[in-house]
Amino acid sequence: MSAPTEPRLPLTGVRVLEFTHMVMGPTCGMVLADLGAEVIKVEPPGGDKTRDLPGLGIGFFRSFNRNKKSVVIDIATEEGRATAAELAGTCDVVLENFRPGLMASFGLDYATLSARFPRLIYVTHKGFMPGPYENRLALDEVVQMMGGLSYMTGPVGRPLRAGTSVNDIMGGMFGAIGVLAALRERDFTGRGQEIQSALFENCVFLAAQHMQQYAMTGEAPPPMPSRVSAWSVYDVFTLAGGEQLFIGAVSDKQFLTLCRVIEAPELAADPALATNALRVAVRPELLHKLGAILQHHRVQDLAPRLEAAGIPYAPIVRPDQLMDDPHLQASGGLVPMQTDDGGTTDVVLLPLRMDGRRPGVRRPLPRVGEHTEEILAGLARHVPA
Ligand SMILES: CC(C)(COP(=O)(O)OP(=O)(O)OC[C@H]1O[C@@H](n2cnc3c(N)ncnc32)[C@H](O)[C@@H]1OP(=O)(O)O)[C@@H](O)C(=O)NCCC(=O)NCCSC(=O)C(=O)O
Repeated sequence: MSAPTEPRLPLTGVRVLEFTHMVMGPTCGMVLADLGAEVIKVEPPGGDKTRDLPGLGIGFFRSFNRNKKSVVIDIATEEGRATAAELAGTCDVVLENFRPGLMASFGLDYATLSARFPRLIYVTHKGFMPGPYENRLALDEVVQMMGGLSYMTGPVGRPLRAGTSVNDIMGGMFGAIGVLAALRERDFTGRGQEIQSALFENCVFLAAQHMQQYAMTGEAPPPMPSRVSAWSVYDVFTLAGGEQLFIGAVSDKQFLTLCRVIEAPELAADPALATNALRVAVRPELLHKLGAILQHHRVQDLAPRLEAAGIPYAPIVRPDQLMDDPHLQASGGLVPMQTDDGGTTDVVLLPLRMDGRRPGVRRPLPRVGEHTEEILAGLARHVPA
């Protein structure tokens, strides 16, 4: 709960029970927790396996489970399932992201719980929404391949996944958006509802602009890097010493400004480059000319001049470098959190400011079952005699 001196958070008083692992379900719970909900994560005896993932998964638990409480309930037993169902009855929202059918086999699905607790809002996070693929298991990578994204990320012949689990994270966000809408709706109807969020549908939503491009032109959009950008200058250039810089000059004014900054008056004066449409038509030649000029500029000199002139630009930054990013440090987006082993780590907050404040970290990352006693003792008060 918030310390008494902190302002009230928007979801204070909303109680959430989550049966989740990996990324998608936990993200949904964390968004709600950060916004003030009391989020109770149900873990199996021994804890969520996500706590011990190696490699790329090592940061999952810490990244997506802050501000939650942890209870251990073994839902593989009848007694555990009965306790979990009673606990659900004390909550406004239940979240889950296990394989299709698992929660129904435990009698912890929406149909079963809503018959007892009609005000319950219940979010399922799956690979696919109802339809021909609904029983398939899915990982983020699976739907990036099936959902048009890996093809577009290219290059030709070598589909690549995006650098993070975009569909998992977006799936959790859309789950949370569904919860907010359903809470509002419940104020009027008195009833909860089932929210279904799915990886594949998320990915297709991300690919929608490319599908629309096809619908309007009749041509299949080619993958990066050969795809024709909407803008003529929108690329990564190699500067002096091999350093790379992204430069995007999307308006005619920005193109002329860029020509001035890099001292290329002949490009600014060329009538064949006078509009974005003309420049896009000769993009490869234009990029070649710009590249030949830019290779003589140094990033450290050019970047401040681009900034002063109002040209969007970006160095290519690695995640480890972000830990020291001065903007991130100063804007309060990276804050310390006490970890479940008693240490401290810096975590990234929700990309959201509300009334000038970033929803922050209010409690240490929970140890496995840290709140079992507290929560189940509270449950006894709720269970009718
Ligand atoms: C991701 C999965 C394919 C992972 O499969 P699995 O690891 O085999 O998990 P499953 O969901 O099949 O099963 C979970 C098991 O945990 C057990 N379980 C879970 N909670 C409990 C508790 N509290 N008590 C006892 N047992 C428990 C449950 O009974 C199951 O046991 P058994 O029955 O004995 O097995 C699937 O969970 C899934 O389809 N989820 C929905 C889509 C999703 O979230 N995908 C994103 C994944 S992450 C990702 O994409 C990425 O990182 O990239």
